[in-house]
Order: sequence, then structure tokens, then C-alpha cells
Amino acid sequence: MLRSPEGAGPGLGSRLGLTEVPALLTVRGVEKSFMGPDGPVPVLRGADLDLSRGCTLALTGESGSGKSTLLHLIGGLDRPDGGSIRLGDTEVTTLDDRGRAQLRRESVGVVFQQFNLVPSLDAGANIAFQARLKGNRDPAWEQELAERLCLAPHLHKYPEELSGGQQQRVAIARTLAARPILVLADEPTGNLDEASSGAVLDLMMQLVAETGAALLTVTHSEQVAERMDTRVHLRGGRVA
Ligand SMILES: Nc1ncnc2c1ncn2[C@@H]1O[C@H](COP(=O)(O)OP(=O)(O)OP(=O)(O)O)[C@@H](O)[C@H]1O
Repeated sequence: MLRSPEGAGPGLGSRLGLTEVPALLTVRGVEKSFMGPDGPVPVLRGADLDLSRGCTLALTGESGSGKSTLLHLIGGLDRPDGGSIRLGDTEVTTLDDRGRAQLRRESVGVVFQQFNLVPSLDAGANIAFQARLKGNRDPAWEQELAERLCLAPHLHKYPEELSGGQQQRVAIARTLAARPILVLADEPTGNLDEASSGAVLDLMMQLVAETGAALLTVTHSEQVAERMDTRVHLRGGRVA
């Protein structure tokens, strides 16, 4: 599996320029259909994208254009019907269930739209959850994340006792605590008002940059898309 980005340094992409940074993620000709009442319905018809280490990318497109589908395929949560997804030296599309589980545990962190927190664990244990699975817990880093994401007073609360914004920040902290090399975020600030969304996004981008990871975020927000190094727009199952 891929090595931890720890020590890669902040702003690697910006400092070196996109073309000089080694490719982390290469997506080529990815196809995916879902079964409808009248047969398979194509959603992705040959999607391509590239993301370099330390860089950020916004994935945009109309509702139903396949953004979440592509994010799930990249994160090994589902398998494409065709095409190639390379993450570092790993061809994600040929991994079996075990390999994809290992990829999700060790290399990729996903911030889901619905947070997916563990209801029976308090915020502190949720933040530690992914790193515990990966075997790279770092309590000082967890504490720093909690403080910088304004979660320190809430660490003993359970998800149902947290506001939507607090749950979202716990989900971000949980992902970053495990130091993934690639952070995938599905509308990470979609449930927040504009001001909070901007602040959380700033912090998330800063924290991702500090760990040297790359960030790919699905978004409907122009403001969010503008902040990323590159933007990929899906239309008709391909990159427009
Ligand atoms: N598991 C599934 N089974 C059947 N159809 C699916 C499945 N997942 C997604 N789809 C369909 O694939 C299409 C693309 O869905 P997807 O969620 O990727 O779009 P999106 O661009 O992320 O949309 P939104 O911006 O509304 O979240 C939609 O028509 C959706 O109904």
C-alpha cells in the first residue's frame, strides 16, 4: 500500500507547480452503469482525471451527473465496469474485496455527506476510529485536530448530541486523524451555511495541506470549486 504522506510538507503542489509533482491519482476511461427497469443505465462513459500529490481538485456537475459514483469508485467503495484508476502504484480496479478494504483503511479517507459517524461512540472515539483501524493512532494529532476544529469541549458527546456542523467536523477530524494520502470529500460543507462552510473548508484545506495529502472534493458550490487547484466538470458521463 501507499506510504503515509507524513513529512511531505504543506502546499507541495502549489510550491512545485502541478506538472512537476508526481501523479498520485490517474483515472482513465472509467465506465459505470446501474441497472434500471429497462436494463443498464450508463452513468460514467469514460471519465478521466489526474490529481497530483499535495494538490486539490473540485469535481463538479449537475445533480445525477455521476460525481458521487466516481468518488466511490476512486475510494474503492464500488467497482467500475471498465477503465483504469491508479492510486500511486496500485490499480484500484483490479483489487478484490480485501484489497479494496485495505485501500480504504490505509490510503484513502472519505468524508461522507451524511458523516457516517458510529452512533455508539463518543466524538473522541469517533475521531480515533479510522486511525485505530489503520494502526497509526497519534493522540497528540487527534487533540490538535479537535482543538482546531473547535471540538475539544464536545469530545465526550455522542453523535446524536452534536449539531450537524459539529458532526461534520468530527467526520473531517476522523478522516484526517488517520493521515490518508488521498482525502475524498462528498459535499463536505454542504450542510453548513455559507459563512461556516467557508471557515470549515479553509481549515480542512489547511489541515489536508499540512499532512501532504491530496484532496478531491465533490461540490455544487462555485465558491468551493474556485478554491481548488483544478476543477473537473462531469457532463454526459465524461469530463466536459
Ligand atoms: N447504487 C445505485 N443504484 C442505481 N442507480 C444509482 C446508484 N447510485 C447512483 N445511481 C444513479 O446514478 C446517477 C448518478 O448518481 P450520483 O449520485 O453519482 O450523482 P451526483 O452527480 O453525485 O448527484 P448529486 O449532485 O445529486 O449528489 C443517478 O441517476 C443515480 O440515480
